Amino acid sequence: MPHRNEAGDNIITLNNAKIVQKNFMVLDNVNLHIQRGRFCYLIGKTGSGKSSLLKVLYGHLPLKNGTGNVAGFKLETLRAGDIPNLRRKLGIVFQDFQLLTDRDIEKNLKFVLQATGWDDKIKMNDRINEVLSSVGMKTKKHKMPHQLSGGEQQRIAIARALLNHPELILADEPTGNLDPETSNDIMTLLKQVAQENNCAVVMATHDYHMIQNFPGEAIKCEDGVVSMMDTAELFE
Ligand SMILES: Nc1ncnc2c1ncn2[C@@H]1O[C@H](COP(=O)(O)OP(=O)(O)OP(=O)(O)O)[C@@H](O)[C@H]1O
Repeated sequence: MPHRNEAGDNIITLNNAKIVQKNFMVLDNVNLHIQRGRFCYLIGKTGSGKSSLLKVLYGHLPLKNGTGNVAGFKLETLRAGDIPNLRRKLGIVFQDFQLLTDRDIEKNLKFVLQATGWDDKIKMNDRINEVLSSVGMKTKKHKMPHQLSGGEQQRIAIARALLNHPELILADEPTGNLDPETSNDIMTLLKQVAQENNCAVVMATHDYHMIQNFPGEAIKCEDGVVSMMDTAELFE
């Protein structure tokens, strides 16, 4: 059940959280408060815990110790049956796009809508057209994923993330497979759609060029500890 009042204006709250992979402690005593509508990077060296932190936020890893709240869902009491409801409030974007390769773009998007409870064909069609327009991909509706470039596939993945009007987009290295120019396009798009949809974004990245082009605030994972910083500090 959502517990929005306890979370207040925050889309993400973690208090004294422990993030564990198998029996290995990845991050300890995590305290994190991200306000609704904010754009925030997630940075740190390889293996520092960025993906693990994102996995806790989307309910793929359980929260060990402490308390947490994402989009109104309490993480410490999250049950398997709550996870689809939490995911409906989230858009998740991965480095490798994760489109279904055996069907066209329209069917990829329809698959997600049907899996999340939509059944009205006209409404589904309208929503698919809306999200494809918002990422500039309406003309690609009947293409197969392999007929699209990496940047175009990531645009489709962002459109897919928007389908259920998410309050938060979690993006794990969304530009990791793209060239610098395409990365900038994707970043511009992500910021634009987040603003248009009043949606917060947490984006894990290693790409310091992009951070320099689009400065902002960052969650930093280092030596098992999480802290907030301004990305300007990276370039002092
Ligand atoms: N499934 C797993 N089982 C056991 N340990 C894991 C598992 N996944 C990750 N780890 C360990 O947890 C730590 C954090 O990994 P994680 O993938 O969260 O780091 P990351 O910061 O996202 O790294 P990268 O930038 O390389 O993606 C690493 O030491 C990793 O070896």
